[in-house]
Amino acid sequence: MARIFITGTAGFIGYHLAHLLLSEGHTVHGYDGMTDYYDVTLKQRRHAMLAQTPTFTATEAMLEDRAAIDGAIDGFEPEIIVHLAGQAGVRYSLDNPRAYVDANVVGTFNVMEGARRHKVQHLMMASTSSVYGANTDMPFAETDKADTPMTIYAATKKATEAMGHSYAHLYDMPTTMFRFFTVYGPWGRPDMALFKFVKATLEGDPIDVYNHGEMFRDFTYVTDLVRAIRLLMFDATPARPENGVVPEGDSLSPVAPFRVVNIGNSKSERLMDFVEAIEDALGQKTTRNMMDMQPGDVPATWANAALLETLTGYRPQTDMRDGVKRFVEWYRDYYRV
Ligand SMILES: Cc1cn([C@H]2C[C@H](O)[C@@H](COP(=O)(O)OP(=O)(O)O[C@H]3O[C@H](CO)[C@@H](O)[C@H](O)[C@H]3O)O2)c(=O)[nH]c1=O
Repeated sequence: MARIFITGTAGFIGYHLAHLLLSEGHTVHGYDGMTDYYDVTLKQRRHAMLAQTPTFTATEAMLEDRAAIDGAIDGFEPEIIVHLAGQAGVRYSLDNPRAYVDANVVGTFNVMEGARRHKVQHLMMASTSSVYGANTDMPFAETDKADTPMTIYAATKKATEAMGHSYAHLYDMPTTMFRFFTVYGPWGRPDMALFKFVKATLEGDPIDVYNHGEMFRDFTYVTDLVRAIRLLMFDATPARPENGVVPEGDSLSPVAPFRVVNIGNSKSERLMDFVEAIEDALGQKTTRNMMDMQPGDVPATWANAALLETLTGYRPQTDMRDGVKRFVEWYRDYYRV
């Protein structure tokens, strides 16, 4: 059993990952800033659920708070660090760019320093499919260039990939960075489309549909996603390649034990099919407010999941309609509606 330090445990993905690892008997220390970017009660409830397991402890502090993060990491002495906390959200970054630099750049640096001090077996950090930015070759592969971020959010995440690479190279620190693709499911984020659409429809409000519905997303069910992280954690620790020879299709660095891995469903769904799945799950029609494309948004995402499958023998597979149904069941139960 391992000692695993996870940032963002009161967040959507961090909660699910911690839950899975605790259920397997690992010891987890969670670290979360409990920011009010969205409803803090939801975050507190997630932490309260995790606290039911005695091998879970937590620190509530910001990533930029160097004394707090140093104290939490040094006190716990982790073998593995999974860094999921950060300022997420594509659209919020247009009005609040500084939050992204503080949490994602400075915060990630603080986590990397902790990983270096403790010589962790594996540092795993969250990036995003948003780093593919203006790329048009689909599906997106990790070996594609990703140099055209369209928001400061994507730019800060791309920066953390570069930062992670440098420490992996300098300190021989095995590092995996995930590029997540529109993760959804129970306990999901209230700023994301699924939560917003379900809430608005149940409250009799219209939903805002961007780009008149002409959008595509590779929606990834959260249980599949955390399973993929779990498999990468112990069975796919990157090692510096011998003589710098990298296998075909692998994103492994020629000079560092470092790779980026897409975690996506590998299916690009039409936004309007997603809306219809929500209507079917609710048994209710939406009222649609068709809007123009939003600044910084990407029209389509689609993950090439071949590397994930090669490394783990697994690829996400939950059908979007089933996943939406499970979210709606959770939402109705949680909010008693
Ligand atoms: C919030 C909202 C979204 N949309 C559209 C935009 C997208 O085509 C689709 C899904 O939007 P979202 O659920 O916000 O997800 P998306 O824009 O892909 O961004 C998510 O996925 C990204 C990639 O994993 C993450 O880096 C972001 O943190 C996360 O928010 O729905 C609407 O049409 N109306 C809305 O109100």
